[in-house]
Amino acid sequence: MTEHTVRAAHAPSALVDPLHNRGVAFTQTERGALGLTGRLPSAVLTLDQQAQRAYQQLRSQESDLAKNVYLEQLHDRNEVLYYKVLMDHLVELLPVVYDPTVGQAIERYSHEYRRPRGIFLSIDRPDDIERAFSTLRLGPEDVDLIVCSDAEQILGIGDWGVGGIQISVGKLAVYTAAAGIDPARVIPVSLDVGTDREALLKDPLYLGNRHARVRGAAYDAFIEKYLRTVSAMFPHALLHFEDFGPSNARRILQTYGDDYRIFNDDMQGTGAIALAAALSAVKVSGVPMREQKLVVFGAGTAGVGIADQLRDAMIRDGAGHEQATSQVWLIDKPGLLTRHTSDLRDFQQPYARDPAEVTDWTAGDNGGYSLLETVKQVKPTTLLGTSTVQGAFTREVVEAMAAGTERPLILPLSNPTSRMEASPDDVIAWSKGKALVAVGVPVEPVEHNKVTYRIAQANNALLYPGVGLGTIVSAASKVTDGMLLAAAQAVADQVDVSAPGASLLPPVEKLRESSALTAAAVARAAARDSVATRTPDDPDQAVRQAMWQPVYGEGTTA
Ligand SMILES: NC(=O)C1=CN([C@@H]2O[C@H](COP(=O)(O)OP(=O)(O)OC[C@H]3O[C@@H](n4cnc5c(N)ncnc54)[C@H](O)[C@@H]3O)[C@@H](O)[C@H]2O)C=CC1
Ligand SMILES: CC(=O)C(=O)O
Ligand SMILES: [Mg+2]
Repeated sequence: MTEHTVRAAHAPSALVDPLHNRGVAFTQTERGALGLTGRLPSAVLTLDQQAQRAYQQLRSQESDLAKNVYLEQLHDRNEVLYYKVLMDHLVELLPVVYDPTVGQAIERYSHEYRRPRGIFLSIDRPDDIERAFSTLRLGPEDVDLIVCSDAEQILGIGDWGVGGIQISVGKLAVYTAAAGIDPARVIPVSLDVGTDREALLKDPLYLGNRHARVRGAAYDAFIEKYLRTVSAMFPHALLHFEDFGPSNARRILQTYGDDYRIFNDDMQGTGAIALAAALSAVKVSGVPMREQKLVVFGAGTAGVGIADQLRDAMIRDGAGHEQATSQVWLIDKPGLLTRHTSDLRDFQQPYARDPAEVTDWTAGDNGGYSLLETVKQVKPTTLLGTSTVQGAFTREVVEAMAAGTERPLILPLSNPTSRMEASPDDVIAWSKGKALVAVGVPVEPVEHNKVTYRIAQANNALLYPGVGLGTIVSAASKVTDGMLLAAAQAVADQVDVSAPGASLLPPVEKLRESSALTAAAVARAAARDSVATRTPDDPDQAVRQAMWQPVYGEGTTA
C-alpha cells in the first residue's frame, strides 16, 4: 500500500458511503460520533436546503447529458439527497436519469466514467460471480431487487457493452423514485459478455471486455450460473432482465421463468403498458378488445411481447385463440411476415400469415408487403411501432390508418426520441385529430383544431415499478400473467378518457400514486394466483408502508 492509499482507507466512512452520507446535514453531535470533527464546514443545513443547492447546481449544467452526469455524481455521494432532488422534480428529471438521456449516458459511459456503481460480471471470469456479490456484504434477507443487462439491445440503440450498466442503474432509480423501492436493497448488474460494436472495441478508453460477444454454450452457462448464484445468495430478490437481444430475452424467460423469479421488462413490462393504453383506447373507440386488429411494425422483443399480451386480452374478451392470433399482423425487415418468409424466429411463427391470404396484395420491389400496403389491406384498429426506425409511420400510413377505422390507436413506442416511428404532432395532424396516440418518451401536448391532446408516455416505466413493488410486498414466488394483467388494468383504470384529447395513461406527475395503486393490484393478483407468500389484510396500506422516502432517519446513521 502506498502512503496515499493508507490515507484514503482512513477517510471517515460516513462521508464516503452514499447510503449513509448526509454531508453538511450531519449535526455537530453526529459529526463527533462519526469521527467527522473538522471534516466539514461549520454550518449544518437541512435536507431541503441541500436539495435547493443541488437543484441550482443541476440547473447550471448546460446539456441533458451534463445533468445526467451531475446527478450520477450526486447519487454516488448522497443517495437520500439524490432521490429528494429527483422526486421533487420528477417530471423534469425522469427524462434526464432515464429515457431518453440515459441512452446518451450509455453511449458515453467509458468517457464520462467517474466511479463504479453496481456489480460488473465478466463472462471471462464466471467463477467470480459469487465473490463479486459477496463484496457487498449483504445477507439473504437484504436484497429485494436485482436489475441486470447484457446490453445487446439497449433501448433502440443496440449493443453498448459495459455501458449497459447505466440502464440497470437508471431502471433502479425509477423503481425507487416511482415506487419507493428501498435503494439500500437493490443491485444493478452488468453482464459483460463482450460487444460487437467495432467503435467500442477500437476505443482505447472502453471499459468493458475487448472482444466480440460470446454466444452459444458459454453464454448460456454464464447466465445459468448468474441465476443460480444470485437466487441462492438472495432468495427473495426479483430478478429483472433488461435490454437483452430478442432471442436471448425470450429464451431466458422461457427456460428459467418457472424456476427463478424473473421479470423481463422489455417483453412483460412493455406488453402490459401497451395493453393499458389499448384498454383506455377501447373506451374511446368503442371497438371491443376481441375485435381489435393489430399491426406490429418491428417484430422483436417488445413488438411480439406486446402482440402476445394484446392477443391474450382479445381471448379474455371472447375471441377464440385462432381468431385472436389471426387478428395480429407482424412486419419486420422483409415486410409482412408470412409462412414463406425465410429465417422466421420461433416467437414470430404463430403470427406468420398464410401466403394464400395476400395473393391480391401489391408486393414491393423486394417481393414483400410493405407497412402501407398492410395497413390499406387490413384496416387495423391499432398500429404499433417497435422497430427503431425513425419516421417509419409516414403521412400516407397514418392517413390510411385514419381511413380504415374511426379512432385508430397509433403507438410509435421506439426509444430514444431519435428512433420514434412518428412524432405525435404529425400523427394528430395527419389523422385530423382522430388518432389516439402514446409514445415511449415524454412529449409536450399537441394543439389541433382548438383541442389539446395530452400524449401518454407508454413507457414500461409507467408500470414496472408497481409490478416490482407488488411482487416484493406479496413476496411472490414469480411474476404471473395474472399479475401483469392486473397491473395493466390498474393503470388503465386510473385515467378518465371522456374529455376530448385526454391522455390514455396516467401522467408522470402522478407516478408515485399510480405505482402504489398498481402495486396493490399486483399484490392482490399474486394472492389470487397462489404465488404470494405474504398476504397482507390491506394490500393498499402494506404497499404504502413499504414505500421508502428520501428523508434522513433519526440519530447517527453510519
Ligand atoms: N416504450 C417502451 O416502454 C419500450 C420501447 N422499446 C423500444 O422498442 C424498440 C425495439 O426494442 P426491442 O424490441 O428490444 O428490439 P429488437 O431488436 O428486439 O426489435 C426490433 C425489431 O425491429 C426490426 N426492424 C428493424 N428495422 C426494421 C425495418 N426497417 N422494418 C421493419 N422492422 C425492422 C428488427 O429486425 C427487430 O425484429 C426500441 O426502440 C426500444 O427502445 C422497447 C421496450 C420498451
Ligand atoms: C423503455 C425500455 O425499456 C426500452 O426502450 O428498452
Ligand atoms: Mg428496455
